[in-house]
Amino acid sequence: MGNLLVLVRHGQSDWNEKNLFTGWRDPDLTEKGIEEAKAAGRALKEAGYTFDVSYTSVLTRAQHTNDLILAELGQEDLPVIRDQALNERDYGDLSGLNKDDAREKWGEEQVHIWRRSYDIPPPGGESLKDTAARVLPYFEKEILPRVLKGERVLVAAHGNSLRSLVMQLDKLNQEEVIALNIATGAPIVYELSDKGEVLSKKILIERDYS
Ligand SMILES: O=C(O)[C@@H](CO)OP(=O)(O)O
Repeated sequence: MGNLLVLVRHGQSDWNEKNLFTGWRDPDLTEKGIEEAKAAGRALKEAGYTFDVSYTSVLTRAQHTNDLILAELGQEDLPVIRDQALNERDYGDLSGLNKDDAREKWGEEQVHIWRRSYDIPPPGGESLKDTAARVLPYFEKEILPRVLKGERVLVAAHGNSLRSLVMQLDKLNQEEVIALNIATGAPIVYELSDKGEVLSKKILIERDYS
């Protein structure tokens, strides 16, 4: 058994349900999102995982998801570290806009480029590359050393902050990352070698991306 790192995107948020660009805005989970987070906790429990520390962002939907997972695991007292470095990509001027309205205004292709390309930022916001430039140094300085010491680490964060991390762990290139989507409330379980290389990866709940 290698070193354990589990990544989970928050459950469905109110703005996911309303189909709005969210970024650094701070909606909470919907009822469905609460159920997804609890199901993620149950799946981890059934698979026999417990944790030594968890990391999350400063946004409510990720913290709430983290709390619900820890409650299912009976680990409410686990140390939780909250840091802005793990926040969702800043969607800039798109924040709060409806994604279908944006497609009508700027076209399907342009909106897809803003949402999934590596280095093209939405107006006034962060590209995935910009997001990676804060997520990866934080991961390497704060999170990975603990994983490599043998601590079992849970990270509850966001679609695009986790895309930047999975891109690095899975060694995806700039073309491959376009097709990478991370589903809500579906734990991604990594086993890492003592050098931080991925030994195995499994996703505990198969859910469609939304
Ligand atoms: O709105 C957002 O902040 C993100 C995640 O919900 O959206 P997208 O999947 O379009 O990057």
